[in-house]
Order: sequence, then C-alpha cells, then structure tokens
Amino acid sequence: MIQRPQRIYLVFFLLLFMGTAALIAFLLGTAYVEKQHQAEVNARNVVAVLEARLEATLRRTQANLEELAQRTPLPALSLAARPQYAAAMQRQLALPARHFPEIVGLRLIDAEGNVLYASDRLLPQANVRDRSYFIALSQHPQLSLFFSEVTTGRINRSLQLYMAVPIRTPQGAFAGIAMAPLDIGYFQQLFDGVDLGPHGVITFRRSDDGRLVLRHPARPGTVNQTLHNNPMHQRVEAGEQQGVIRFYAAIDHIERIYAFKRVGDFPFYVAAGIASDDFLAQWHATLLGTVVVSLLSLVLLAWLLQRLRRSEERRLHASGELQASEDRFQQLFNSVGEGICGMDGQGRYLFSNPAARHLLGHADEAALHAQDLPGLIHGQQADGRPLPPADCLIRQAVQQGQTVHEADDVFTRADGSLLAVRYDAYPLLKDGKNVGTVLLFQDIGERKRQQQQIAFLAHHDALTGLPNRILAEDRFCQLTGLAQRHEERLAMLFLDLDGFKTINDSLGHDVGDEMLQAVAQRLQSLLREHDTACRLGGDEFLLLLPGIRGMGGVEGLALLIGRILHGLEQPFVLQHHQLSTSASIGVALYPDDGGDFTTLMKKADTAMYHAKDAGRNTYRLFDERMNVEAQQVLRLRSHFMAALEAGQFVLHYQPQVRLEDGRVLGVEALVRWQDGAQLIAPAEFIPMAESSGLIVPLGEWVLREACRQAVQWQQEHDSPLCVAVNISAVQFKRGNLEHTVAEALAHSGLPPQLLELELTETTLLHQTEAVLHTLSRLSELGVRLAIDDFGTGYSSLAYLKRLSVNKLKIDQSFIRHLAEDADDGNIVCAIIEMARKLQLQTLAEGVESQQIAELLRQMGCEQAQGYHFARPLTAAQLHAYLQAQRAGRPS
Ligand SMILES: Nc1nc2c(ncn2[C@@H]2O[C@H](COP(=O)(O)O[C@H]3[C@@H](O)[C@H](n4cnc5c(=O)[nH]c(N)nc54)O[C@@H]3COP(=O)(O)O)[C@@H](O)[C@H]2O)c(=O)[nH]1
Repeated sequence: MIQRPQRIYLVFFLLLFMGTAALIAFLLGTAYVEKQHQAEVNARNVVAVLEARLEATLRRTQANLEELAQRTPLPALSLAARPQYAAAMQRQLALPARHFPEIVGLRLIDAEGNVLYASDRLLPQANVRDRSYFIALSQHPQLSLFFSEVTTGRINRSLQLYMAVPIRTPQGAFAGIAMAPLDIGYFQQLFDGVDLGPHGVITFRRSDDGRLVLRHPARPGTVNQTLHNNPMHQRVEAGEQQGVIRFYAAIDHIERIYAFKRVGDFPFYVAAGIASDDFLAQWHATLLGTVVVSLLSLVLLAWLLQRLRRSEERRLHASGELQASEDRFQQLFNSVGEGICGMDGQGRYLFSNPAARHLLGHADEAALHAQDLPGLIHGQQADGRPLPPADCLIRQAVQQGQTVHEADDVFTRADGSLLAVRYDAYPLLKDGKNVGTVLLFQDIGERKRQQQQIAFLAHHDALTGLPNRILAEDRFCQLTGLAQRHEERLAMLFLDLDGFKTINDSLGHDVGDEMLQAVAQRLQSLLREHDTACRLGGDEFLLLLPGIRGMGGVEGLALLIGRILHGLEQPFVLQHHQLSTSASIGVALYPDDGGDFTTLMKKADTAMYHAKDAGRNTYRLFDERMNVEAQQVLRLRSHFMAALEAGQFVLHYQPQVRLEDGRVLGVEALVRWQDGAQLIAPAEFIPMAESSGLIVPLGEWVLREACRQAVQWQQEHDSPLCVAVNISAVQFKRGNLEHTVAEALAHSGLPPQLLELELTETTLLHQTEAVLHTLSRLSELGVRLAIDDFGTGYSSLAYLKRLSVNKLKIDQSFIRHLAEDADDGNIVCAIIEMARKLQLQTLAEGVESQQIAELLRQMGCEQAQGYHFARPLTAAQLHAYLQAQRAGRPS
C-alpha cells in the first residue's frame, strides 16, 4: 500500500512529468511545423527561380525559332536551293546560336526531313524524317511548337531536347521546320547551382505524361521515364499550376516536401523536393537532444524527488519519533512515582508532575505559580523548628547552580504536615545555560519506618520485643565497660522455663507464644531499670544484671533471683487458661567466670542445666566442676559418634513371657555400647543421644539389627518370636520413622506382626496430630504398638482409644513393691482392668520374683518381663535360653 506522503510525491511527479512532456511536445511540434514551413518556402522559392529561368530560356528559344521560321524564304527550303542560300542562311542562323548558350544550334529542315542549314557543324546528308518532332509537326498542321524526348545528340553526343516550330506556306502547307536542340547540360548547370540538402532533388518533367527531362542529382536510366501514380504529377495533370506536396518518392523511397510549378505555358513543370530527413535533421537532433535531456532531467528529477521524498519521510519519521519521545516523556513525567518540580533562577515555581503535587498535597497547580518553592516546601526541620534559609540546600542549589544528591530531609506539605523525603536537585539547562533548578524527590517515610523496623528486628525478638542475642551482646559490652571502670561485677542469668514444651504442645503454639510474651513482660517488671532482659529463642531468656557489688554481692543477687523465680511462679491467665510455670536459672559472673559474652553465656547455660537437674524452679551459680562435667558430656558425644560409625553397639534381648504357661512370646531389644571391654548401659548414653539427635541413626541401626535377628530366630526355632524395639520421642520428631520401619522389615523379611514398637507415654503426650498420623501409618504397615512405662505419664483414655495400641507395659515402679504396697496393687489392678476393657494386652515390667509373677497372673496380667525370667541376654545366650526352654529345662 502506498503511504500518503508517497502518494503526494507520486502525483506531483506524474503531473510534472506530464507537464514537461506536454511542453516539450508543444515546442517540438511548433519547431516541426516551422521546419516544414521553412522547407516549403525554400522549395517554393527554388521552384519559382528555376521556373522563371526555364520559362525565360524556352520562351527566348521559341521566339528565335519562330523568327527564324518567318524569315526563312520558302524557296530556300529545298536541297536544290541550298547552295544558293547556304551562305545567307548560315549567317542568319549563326547570330542567335552564338548568343544563347542553352542552344546547341539552330537548324532548318525541309519538308522531306533534310537538314538544309545549321548554325553548327552538320552531318552530311542528315535527315530527321524519323525524329518525333518531324513526324509530329509534318503530320499535325495545328501544332505550332513541339518538344521532343531527351535525345543524345548525333554530333556531340550530349543530351538534348529538341524544340521545333513548323514552317508553313501562306496556304498553310507544311514547308519545313526550324529546330533548336536545347543543351540539357545547360539546365543541369542551372540545377547544380541549387542546394536542397543531401537528399534534395530537382526534377524537370513534361506536364503531359510526366516524362523526365532532367533530374538533379542525376539518376541513370530515369530520363524520359513517365510517371504513374505520382501524387504530384496527378495534381499537375489535374491542372494545378503550382503547389506543394509531401510524399515518399517511389524511386528512392525518401519522403520529401515538393514544390512544383508549371513552366509558363510550356508542357513542362519543375519540382524541387527537400527531403524530410534533411529539413528535419536539426529538428530530429533537437528532438533527440530534447528527449535525452528531458529523460535525463526526468531521471534527475525523479532522483531528486526520491531524495526529497526520503528526506521528507525521514523528517516525518523523525518528527513522529520526536512526538513519540515527547509523548513518552510526558507519560513518564506524569506517571512517575517520584515528585518532579522545576523552578527558575530565583526559585520561583515553574512546573511539577502529578506525583509532586500529590506528595506535597497541592491539588491546584495554578496556586503554585511563581511561588518561592524552597520557602514553600523546605522551611521546616524534622523536629518542626524553622529551617534557616541559609541552611536550605535547595536554595543554595538554585542560587549557585549546584547539584544536590540524595539528601534526606523533610518537606512541608500543603496542610503543614511533614513529609520525609530523599531529594536530588539539578541545574535546569536551556541552550547550555543554567535557567533554574529541577527538584526530584520521593517519599521515604515508609522506607524509613521499614528501616527502623528492620533495625529493630535485627536487634530485638519479634515475638516479645525484648532485645535479642545481638543486642544483648552489645549491651553486655557496654555494661562490662562500665563495670571495668567502676570495678563492679555483672551477673549473666540464663533462664529457661520449666515445662514450657508441655504447655506449647498441649495448648497450642498460640498459647505458647502468649505465654512467652507474658513472661517477657513479667521479667521486665521484675527487673531494675538498668537491667536487661533478652530472649535467646524458644523459652530461653538471658538477663544482664549490672552492679552486683552495689547490691550486696552474691547475696543481693540471690535475693533478686529469688524475686524473679517467685514472680514467674505467679499464675498467668491466657485465653481463659490459668497457667503456672517456673524457671530454672543458671548464673555466671563477670569478671569472675569470664570476660567475654560467649564464655559467660556457656557457663550460665551449664549452670542452668544443673538447676534443672536440681529439680527445676531454682537457680545455680556456675562453678568450675560444672564445666568439667559439661566437657565430659561433650567428649562423650564425639566418642559416641565415632562408636556409631565403628559399629560398637550391640543388642541384648530380654524375654517376654506368658504368665499362664511361662512360654516366651517375644523379646525386648535393648541396646548396649561395647566400648572396648566396657559395656555401657543405655541410661548413660541414650539421653545424650536424644539431646544430640544421634538417637536417629542409632535407632535405625537398632531396628534393622532387631529385625534381622528375629528372622534368624524364626529360621532357627521354627516358631514365631515377636521382637519389641524402643522408639524415642526424638525419632518421632526428627526421623522418618515409617520409612525406617518399612525398610527394616523389607530388608530383613520379617513379617510386620512380629515387630512391636515401644513408645513411652511422654512421647505420645508431647506429640499430637503428627504422632497420630505416624502411628496410624505404622499400624497400617501391620506392626504392633506397645506403650512403655505405662502409669508414669498422663495418658488419657481417649488417646488410647484413638491410637492403634496393642499392649500396655505396666511400669516397673508399680511392680517392684506390688506384694507390699496396696496402692501399687490397686493401680496395677486398675490398669489391667482398663486394658481388658479396651481389649489391650498387658505386660508387667521388672518382675523379679515368682511371688510377684503369681500375683500378676492372679490379677489377670497376661505377660511379664524381668530378672525373674531372664536378664537382657546376648543373641547367643537367648538362643541357648530358648532351646533350653523348649527342651523343658531352665537355662
Ligand atoms: N530409645 C531406645 N531406648 C532404649 C534402647 N535400649 C534401651 N533403651 C532404654 O534404656 C533404658 C534402660 O534400659 P536397660 O538398662 O536395658 O534396662 C532395661 C532392663 O534391663 C531393665 N529391667 C528389666 N527387668 C528388670 C528387673 O526385673 N529389675 C530391674 N531393676 N530392671 C529390669 O529395665 C529396662 C527395660 O525397661 P523398658 O524399656 O521400660 O522396658 C530403658 O528404659 C529403655 O527404654 C533402644 O534401643 N532405644
């Protein structure tokens, strides 16, 4: 599709082209007509001159011949009289023949055709009876003049045209002829003097039959040729005396303009033809030149127009781009979130974008015009005091043409409120000259608030708002600096809530969070003004108490700690729950126990564990022995890891017996650490393994090994033996228990119903939905579940119903004194009864005597485990034990 500017150029170009072509055509046409007219005039002029000359020549010759005919005495016209008249007639003939060069000679011929007298040399006995003029004139008495065809003269062999007049007697009888041969060469010379161009032609013809007398230039074989269908001759034949005609000559196929004219009343006409190519040669050259120049001009014009069009297109494109750029700029200017204001060299308002007016609260832009902008928006400081004009960086930028980069300050809004901004000021340039200032600013109020928030969160605990460990360390440095200067002591208290996990797990995290917030508030209320309470995470707090010496040393500190412990003991009311808690506190002193934050915190932490061990809700001051113990624990931990990797753990198996018949139904797998010759009991490393998380890989190994061993027994003894494995609460929390169990079963090939997992009540109490889910998935696997140490925790009956538990293992603390303690008996009876109703199996742990075994059997307990039947045995020992039992003998 042609674009509009291109179309305009095309139309313009075509109009110009047509106009130029029309003008050239007109000029060339005019020139053509002019040339043709000129040629006609030339031809006419030539013909007129030639006709005049020819007519004069013929007329003169005719007059001479007629005079000769009249003067010639008739008697002289006989052969007989010739001698008599020869001399006189010779003189008479000689005179005119001498004066007229066109005449070859004059001759007198008698009625028999004998040439009697001649002005020139005469052939002897010449007779012209056969000549056309003699025949015509002798036979046609009415003829008074006759011209012959062009003939070659018999004497001088030149071309001649015989002109003859008759001599008649007074009675009209034919007596002879006076004749003059006209020299064609004479006429030829006449024609030769005329220049009609390279292809010009002059013809001299008879008007009756068109026979050619003379042609210039001569063309051999054409003389005496008649004409047929020649348009010029047709016009002569039609009686035209003279005229002009243009046609192609049949003889040479050249187009000419011919002017023709009859020669007086003689039977001749003369024609001058100028070839079109000759008279138009210049016109053709002009035409060619004009066409070439025109074409070149047109090409040049087209090129120029093309360039013009391109340049116009470029201009339009550039102008479009400029407009688009302008629009983009305007759009950007209007939509940018940053405020932009312009002012002149005196700081007077010039322009602003919508964001600037919005941020500054000026709805009406017209009201801003010519106002002093620095004074209007930058007249106040952040605290509300006036900003002296000398301190206004914007005014300085305006006055001194300076640039301001990223200055943070406040601007005054239209309603007088302050707006926190970051602004830049740049000189406003026009043609390289500074004509004012552009101010760019953005609202940084929100950013500032966020930065403050981030800064706060970086140093505070998000939940309680208390300083965090980073700020605690910072405060510690400040306080120890002060303590150094005043030779004071500083106490660092590591406080851990007692039983917080139970509250969190049983009542939910919302209540737990509220509890922590309440504890934080209470701690702050219990502390002195210059004390610092921080939250380290979870239920751990760190308290920094300076000025210990001033408060009476450790005794004073003990009083303060006592107040804190007492204060925390007071119930909290949270979400309709009245909750009680307590705290265990470890204390480390600066500079007594260390000079740096980390050392003191570790020591306070260690001391806190001792407070926990001491029964909780109390505090312990750090002493070096604690450190030694802590070191031992650390060493044990790394030792344990190495042992796990080295495969130093073994399983012992304690039989579980059916009380009814003493038959071994299963075994409990109990892990031991074979540390060289020393066999370490689980009570010494399981707590550490649980606290360090190492119980997870250890538990996996126990499961795999127990399953493997159970399969081996199955193969050795043909009867199924259930293996019970203890599962720690940590394994529930951190390990992928279902996966581990499924893998152990799959790897060993043990049927799931021969694996029993022993879970403590505490595990079930602390875990909630997650535990239920895991248990139901384990139950789906087909493994059995037993609750270990039953009776020591707080299992609710609802729990037992919901869980797919198969067995309750009654804790050995109830069994040990069963025979003597009635309470224990009642408890055990109640457990057995409850289990029966819930269709759960019962197993009594720690059965050490036959008496107790019998009592339990009577109470309805189904199974028992204890030293009475067997201590935990190695695999080999158990193998022997089982064989012995099968054989009916005690091992
Ligand atoms: N998570 C895991 N815990 C395990 C694993 N192996 C053991 N344990 C736990 O360690 C606790 C101590 O076990 P252990 O020292 O082996 O003591 C067991 C028995 O030897 C002991 N017992 C058995 N009968 C009697 C008895 O008649 N008198 C008496 N004084 N003690 C006896 O009781 C322990 C078995 O108790 P329980 O597990 O509750 O059935 C132990 O509590 C295990 O939980 C392990 O692989 N993973």
